[in-house]
Amino acid sequence: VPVPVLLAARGCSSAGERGSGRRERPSGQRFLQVQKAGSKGSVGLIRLQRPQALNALCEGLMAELRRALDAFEADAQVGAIVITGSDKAFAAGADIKEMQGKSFQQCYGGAFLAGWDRVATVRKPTIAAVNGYAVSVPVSLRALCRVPHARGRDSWRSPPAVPITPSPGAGGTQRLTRAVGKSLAMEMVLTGERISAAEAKAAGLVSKVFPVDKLLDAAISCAEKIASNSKLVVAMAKESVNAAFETTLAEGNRTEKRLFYATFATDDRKEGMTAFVEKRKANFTDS
Ligand SMILES: C[C@@H](CO)C(=O)SCCNC(=O)CCNC(=O)[C@H](O)C(C)(C)COP(=O)(O)OP(=O)(O)OC[C@H]1O[C@@H](n2cnc3c(N)ncnc32)[C@H](O)[C@@H]1OP(=O)(O)O
Repeated sequence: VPVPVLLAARGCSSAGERGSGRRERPSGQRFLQVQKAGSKGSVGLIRLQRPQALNALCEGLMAELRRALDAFEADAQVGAIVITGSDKAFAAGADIKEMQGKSFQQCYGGAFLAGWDRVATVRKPTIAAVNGYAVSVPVSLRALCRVPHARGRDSWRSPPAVPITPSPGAGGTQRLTRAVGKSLAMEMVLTGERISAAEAKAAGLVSKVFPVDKLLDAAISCAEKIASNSKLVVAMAKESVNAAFETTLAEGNRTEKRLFYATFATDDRKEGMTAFVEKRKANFTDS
């Protein structure tokens, strides 16, 4: 049973949000639904919920996202995090209405977008369950999550690069709107060029593609599996994988080796190897 997590809220202002439909939820969030999921509550589940603006990433939403990530990072019960969107959109990119009037001075001087990389700096593995539109920045969000899952074996409408607009076949976005919830063959427009789900996967842009109705369960189940391992060692593994992305091959290998040596200082490394040899399930203590 998902357990609601209480966090403070702060806001953005889109037309619909100034009306009664965009009030703060009892949990304190305006733009997110934050819960623990999985049979042991070991998965932090964050759902972007700003439907009036297709989950455009306004500053208030991003502030809530950072707080949710901070809370899950600090929660010893949580071993992995899933970020997803709502039916129609994962997210439609940065909030254009919020950016429209900004000057260079405000952007640069005010450190606009600062803190958006919190998704990348979370030490716990983060999975993006990408449903619906994912335009521009959300694609980066997805990429930063490192374990992107996408919706639809044949209903892929979760774009994997910058900037992307999904388009179901030749019908364009209007047809996509009407197609929400159905399992249709969909295509992406990637900087003007359409790519299929299979191509996106082949290019390494997503790790797995699922039918619409299976996406979230699959992402939670993957997160649960990750969370069942030693949190300490999983964090080291993530650091090592990130180093492989961000540095040269030699440096990535060095980092991986050092971190591997470091696991020998943990109880969980000993327990894991002993359990393997004894052919039993390991009992990790995160120590
Ligand atoms: C920081 C940089 C990095 O590159 C960025 O992220 S720039 C922003 C990139 N994002 C975009 O360019 C996407 C803009 N949105 C669209 O192109 C379309 O909305 C769509 C995703 C293709 C969906 O089209 P559809 O016709 O289905 O829906 P609407 O356009 O009517 O949108 C519904 C509602 O949401 C508002 N909205 C959508 N995207 C944004 C956004 N990025 N920022 C602010 N608001 C957005 C849209 O204005 C509509 O609201 P309404 O005006 O009706 O109150």
